[in-house]
Amino acid sequence: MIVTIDGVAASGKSSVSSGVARALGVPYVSSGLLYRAATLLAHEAGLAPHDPALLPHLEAQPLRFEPLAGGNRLWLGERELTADVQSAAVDAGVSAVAARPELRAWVDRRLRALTPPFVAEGRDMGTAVFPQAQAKFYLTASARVRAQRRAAERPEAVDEIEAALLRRDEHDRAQSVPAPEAHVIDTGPLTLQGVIDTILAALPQGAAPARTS
Ligand SMILES: Nc1ncnc2c1ncn2[C@@H]1O[C@H](COP(=O)(O)OP(=O)(O)OP(=O)(O)O)[C@@H](O)[C@H]1O
Ligand SMILES: Nc1ccn([C@@H]2O[C@H](COP(=O)(O)O)[C@@H](O)[C@H]2O)c(=O)n1
Repeated sequence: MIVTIDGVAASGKSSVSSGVARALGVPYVSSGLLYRAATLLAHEAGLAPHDPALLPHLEAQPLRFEPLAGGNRLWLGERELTADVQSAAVDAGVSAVAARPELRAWVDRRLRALTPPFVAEGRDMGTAVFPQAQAKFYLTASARVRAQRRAAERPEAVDEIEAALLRRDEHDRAQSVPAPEAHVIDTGPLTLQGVIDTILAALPQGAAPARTS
């Protein structure tokens, strides 16, 4: 079973996917983390996203991706990259990396090599990468709400975060479209648990955990 949870930046994809995955007892897979890893490694090597040397550079790296229900972790050999890829600098550069077809193919190959069941989150999980998924969701919320939530976990001011989110939404627009059959959920008026419960209630028979009441 594959469940896809796509959506705009900071709409709650990782937190919601983790909650749904834990309820189902399966891992969740953050595709954005792989784009973030490519961005960090490109910056550290001084390579622009369009540099033909970038793909061979990425393929030569000992990058390890650990998709678990409680959180996804990234390693470069013994060095953990998980926190390093969640920076404003990576946020600002990641869309240019994600716009390169050869780098999208690099991410997609790694994702399709994973063995289901899992919950996959990102922008194009339900459309391009796992069109065969049994259930598809797409999360939205206003830029203001998303910026306020993010401000609770980052040092930047809300206005600055909101402007950066809007820029990233615009750059990611091409690959961030809900599948026609996706359930679109506005997370603005919902708590995190409310979004998780909405998704669990919409899963097809057999995919959802047994209800106790
Ligand atoms: N429905 C909700 N109610 C309140 N807070 C929420 C809700 N959904 C997510 N959050 C909070 O919003 C913040 C952003 O969520 P999260 O990191 O899961 O989003 P994301 O879509 O994965 O972000 P990104 O696109 O940057 O990877 C987190 O602090 C999370 O706890
Ligand atoms: N399926 C995806 C996932 C992500 N991206 C790009 O990566 C950036 C970071 O993703 P987060 O989920 O961590 O916000 C995102 O802004 C996209 O540029 C993508 O293209 N496709």
